[in-house]
Amino acid sequence: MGKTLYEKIWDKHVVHNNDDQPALLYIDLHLIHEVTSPQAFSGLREANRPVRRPELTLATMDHSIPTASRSYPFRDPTAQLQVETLEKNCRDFGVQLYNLESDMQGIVHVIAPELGLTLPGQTMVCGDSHTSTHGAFGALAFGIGTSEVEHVLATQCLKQYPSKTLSIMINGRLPEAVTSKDLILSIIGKYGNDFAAGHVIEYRGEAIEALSMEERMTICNMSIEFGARAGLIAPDDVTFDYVKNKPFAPKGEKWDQALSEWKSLYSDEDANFNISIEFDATKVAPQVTWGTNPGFVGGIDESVPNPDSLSKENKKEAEDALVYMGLEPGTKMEEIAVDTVFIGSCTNSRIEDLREAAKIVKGYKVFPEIRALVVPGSQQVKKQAEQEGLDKIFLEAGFEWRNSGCSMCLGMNEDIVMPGERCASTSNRNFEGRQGRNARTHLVSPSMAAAAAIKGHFYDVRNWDFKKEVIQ
Ligand SMILES: CC(C)[C@H](C(=O)O)[C@@H](O)C(=O)O
Ligand code: SF4
Repeated sequence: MGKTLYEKIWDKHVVHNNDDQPALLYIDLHLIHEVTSPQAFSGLREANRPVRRPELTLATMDHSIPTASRSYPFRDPTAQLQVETLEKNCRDFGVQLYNLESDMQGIVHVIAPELGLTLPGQTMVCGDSHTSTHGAFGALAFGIGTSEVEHVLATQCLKQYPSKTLSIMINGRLPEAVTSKDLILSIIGKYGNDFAAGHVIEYRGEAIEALSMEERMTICNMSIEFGARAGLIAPDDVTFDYVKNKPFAPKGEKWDQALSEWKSLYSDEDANFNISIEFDATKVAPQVTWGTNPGFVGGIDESVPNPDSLSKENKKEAEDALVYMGLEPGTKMEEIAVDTVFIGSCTNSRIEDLREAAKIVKGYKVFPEIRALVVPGSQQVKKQAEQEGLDKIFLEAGFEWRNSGCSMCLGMNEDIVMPGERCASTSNRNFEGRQGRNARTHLVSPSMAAAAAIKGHFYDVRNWDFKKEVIQ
């Protein structure tokens, strides 16, 4: 019988198979950041162990750093301590760190692909759930806990049970102005936010093949919000073109060799998945979440649902969600006004995301009183955007233009949403308090977030007037 893409990568990386015990899996690339690494390094110190393969380990700082001024000391002493600790650990253990002085710094899941470190067929881990992002390249990439971070630092291996597999065949193409963010949100909306628990997803079909790498990363990123362990997309010419000539990608003969290996990375026709589902891309509308999990989502042309219309298991949670969100059933999505707009995070802060948002914003002004932030995913993205003049479009409209970091995606740094405020956010999580205490998060695509910043409320980007001149 044939193998799935997941099984092919798994089999190539198993160092040791133990009956009834987790297998030992070799890890090709270990990414680390300031939040989940300190205890892991302390463990190594106590046991007097070195990092086994420092050259396969890469660190960046992203979660707790400020994105406005980067000068030390930070206002938040805990953030300052985390960053100093990472600096020391990387120095002591010989690990490459992209710190705030480096123009390679950025959100961990944005920098590895842009540097050409994320490669098809690899195993990758990070003490961070959204490591699934890298699955867009056909890499088996998933988040691990801090004790596992220590294990990988010490051995370059990880104990793992194999996961079940879930194939999502996405037929047809996405309509004009509808993005891959809308696609993944509507899939989660249809099946529920824990449907994929325990599974590694493979996204396939015409809609996926038509997506750019940036768009594919958005989908794999949110596999976690669907409950999955990881998400995968088989590499193809789009992938190879993206990787080629990236700084750390294989070059010359090594490239040719890698390419011929990568071309075997797909699920065989007769491979068996534990679950297979199909999804129609042609009917997807721009999405807005209205609740406190990503599955509580609907089209911009819909209204906030009545919890009574939902399944029994969702009813209570939806009722609570509407109280927290300050929303009434029946309110049209387009009537929901926002206070804050955040364009950023490892879901949607890459150059294409910023281009999409800038297209909407061009020639307009941010609606009065709205606080709107654009936070590029990396300093490289920032530089590229500035070369293209996107920063000017945002700044002239009244957006803040920041340095890279996780920023308002999570309430762990200076960029937080105020209590009771409503935020249109391009990030991936909307649970209670995610962006700050009592903050209300609505997950949307970059163009939808940009449109909300201009209009002051959610607005259907399919009807956007791109030509209109500046609104006073
Ligand atoms: C801080 C980190 C452990 C966390 C994660 O693993 O996802 C963060 O990145 C998040 O998005 O909530
Ligand atoms: S941007 Fe958000 S989701 Fe991504 S790693 Fe940072 S905190 Fe986690």
